[in-house]
Amino acid sequence: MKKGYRELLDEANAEIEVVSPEEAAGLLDDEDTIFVDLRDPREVERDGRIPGAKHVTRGMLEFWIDPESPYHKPFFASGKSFVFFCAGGWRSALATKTAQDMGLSPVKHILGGYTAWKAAGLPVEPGEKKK
Ligand SMILES: O=S(=O)([O-])[S-]
Repeated sequence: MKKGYRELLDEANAEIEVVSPEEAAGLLDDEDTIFVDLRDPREVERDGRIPGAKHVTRGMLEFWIDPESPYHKPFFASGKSFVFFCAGGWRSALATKTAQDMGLSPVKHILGGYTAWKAAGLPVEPGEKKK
């Protein structure tokens, strides 16, 4: 392996901002902060979600961020702050690094992800079943 996941994570974590679940929770009601959930739809359905978080599959992330892309989502051009999370903090570390490299700012991610958020007793709601 030329570069393994550990190295990718170390490189990302050296360059991105990380917040604890508790710190992130303090931003939940902030109108200028958008929470971005990078988990797969089935994880959201099964495990629930952080209220108000936008769900963005990691596979579409770059295409939703870039205004030049046909898949661009305007909330990524809102000028707001972003808090990324996944289940455990790995996917969100890589995604935060990518988003930051693309110029999305400010963006940070939650240490330990949704698992740590839930374990800390922070607000969750049931995941919606896709119709
Ligand atoms: O990417 S992960 O930390 O949710 S396994």
